[in-house]
Amino acid sequence: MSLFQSIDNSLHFDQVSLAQLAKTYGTPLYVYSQTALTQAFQAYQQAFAKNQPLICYAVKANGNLSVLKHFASLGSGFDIVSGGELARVLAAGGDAGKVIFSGVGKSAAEIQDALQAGVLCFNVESLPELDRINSVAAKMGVQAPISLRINPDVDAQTHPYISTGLKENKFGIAFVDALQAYRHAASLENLQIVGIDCHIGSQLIDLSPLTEALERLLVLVDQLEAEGIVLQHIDIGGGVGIVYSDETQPDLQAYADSVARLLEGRPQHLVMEPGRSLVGNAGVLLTQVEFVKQGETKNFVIVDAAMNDLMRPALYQAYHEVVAVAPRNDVETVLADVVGPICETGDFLAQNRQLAVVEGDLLAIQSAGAYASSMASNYNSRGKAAEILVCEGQETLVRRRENVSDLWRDEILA
Ligand SMILES: Cc1ncc(COP(=O)(O)O)c(C=O)c1O
Ligand SMILES: N[C@@H](CCCC[NH3+])C(=O)O
Repeated sequence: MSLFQSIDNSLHFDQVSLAQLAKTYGTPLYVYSQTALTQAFQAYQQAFAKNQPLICYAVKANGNLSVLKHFASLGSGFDIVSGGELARVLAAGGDAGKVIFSGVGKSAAEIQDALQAGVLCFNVESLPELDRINSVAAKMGVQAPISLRINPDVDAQTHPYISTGLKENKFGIAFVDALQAYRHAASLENLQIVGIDCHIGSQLIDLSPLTEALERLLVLVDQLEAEGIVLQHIDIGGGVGIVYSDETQPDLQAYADSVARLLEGRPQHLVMEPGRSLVGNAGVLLTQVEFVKQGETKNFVIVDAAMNDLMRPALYQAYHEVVAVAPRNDVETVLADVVGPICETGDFLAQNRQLAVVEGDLLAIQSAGAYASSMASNYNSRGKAAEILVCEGQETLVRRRENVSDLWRDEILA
C-alpha cells in the first residue's frame, strides 16, 4: 500500500501532512518515511530468507544518522566507502563488526581507523591496495580481514556513469587477474582472506546481469577452494533498481531464488550491499514554487530546490516524478521545466512536465531518498536542506537546515 495519501486535497506521507511540514520547517525539505525504510529492509530479509544474508546497507545512498540508526536497529550491517561514512555509522550506533569497507582509493589513515574499529572486512579493489592494507595491519600488529572485489566484465545495462562491472571501469580486480591476486593476498602475513565480492552497477531493472556475475564469481570460488583458499562469505554487491517512472518493478523474489539456487550446498554466508532500493522510494524532496516564468519557447517553474539539493537530473538526466502537494484546477496546466535558482542551464529537476501551479505552491519531488541529500553540495553558497523522518503520523527533525550566513565558517580570511 502506498504511503502517500491525499487527505482534503493535500498530500500526506506516512500519515504526516507535507504542507504542514513545509510550514513548520521551510523548504526545500527532505522527508523520509521510517515505515517505508522498514518495509524495504524487510522485503530483502523475506526474499532472501533462505540464505539469511548479512544486509550491509550502502551508506552512500543516504547517510543521515537517523536513517543509519534505524537500519542498525533492524539488524543491518553497512557498506562504507570512506572514513567519513565509518564515522557516521559509529555515531549512529552501527556495529563495526557488520561493516564492509569498499572503494578504490582507501587511504592508509582510513584503513587504520577501520582496523581500529574492527570492521568485518575490506573489499579490496587492486593489488597495491592489498599491499597497503597488509602494511598498515603489520604496523598495528593485527590481521586485516579482506575480500577481493572482482570485476566480472558483465554489462549491467544501466546508465554508463553508474555501471561499474565492465573492463573499462575503474572498479574491482579483473576477472583474469583474480586468482593471482588471491595467491598474492594469501602470501601476505597480515591479511586474512574472508570473502569475495562484486558489484556491477546500480539501478538495474533487468536482473539477469546480476546472476550472470554471481555465476562467474562462483567459478572463481571453486578454483580458490581447489587451491586451499576457502572463503567465509560471498558478497553479491548492490541491490535492485527502483521505479522512478514507468520502469517495471524488478522481481526481488525471483532474484533471491536464483541466488539461493546458485549458492545451494555452499558453506559461505551471503552478504549484500543494497542502497537505492532500501531508501529511494522512502523519501521526497519538498520544494516551493518561487515563480512561474514564461520564456520565449518554454515555460519554467522556478522552485527553491536546485541541483545542489538533488543533482541526479543534472548529472544523469535522471527522471523524478513531480507532484503538486495540493493539486489545483483553477489555473491552466502548462508544459514546463522545473528549475532551481542556480546559475547553470543544467540546473533542472524535471523537464517537460504538465503542471498547474502558481507562486507559493508546494511540489513533492518523488523517489528522493537515495543519492539525493547524500550528493548535495553548497554550490552557489546554498545551504543544505533540512531532513525530517516521519513515521505513522509523527515527525522528527533529523537534520537542521544549514545556516547560509556562516557557510564560510571553515575558511580563513588571509
Ligand atoms: C560498492 C557498492 N556497493 C553497493 C552499492 C549500492 O548499490 P545500489 O544503490 O544500486 O543498491 C554501490 C553503488 O552503486 C556500490 O558502489
Ligand atoms: N549516484 C548514483 C548511484 C551511484 C551508485 C554508486 N556506485 C545515482 O544517483 O543513481
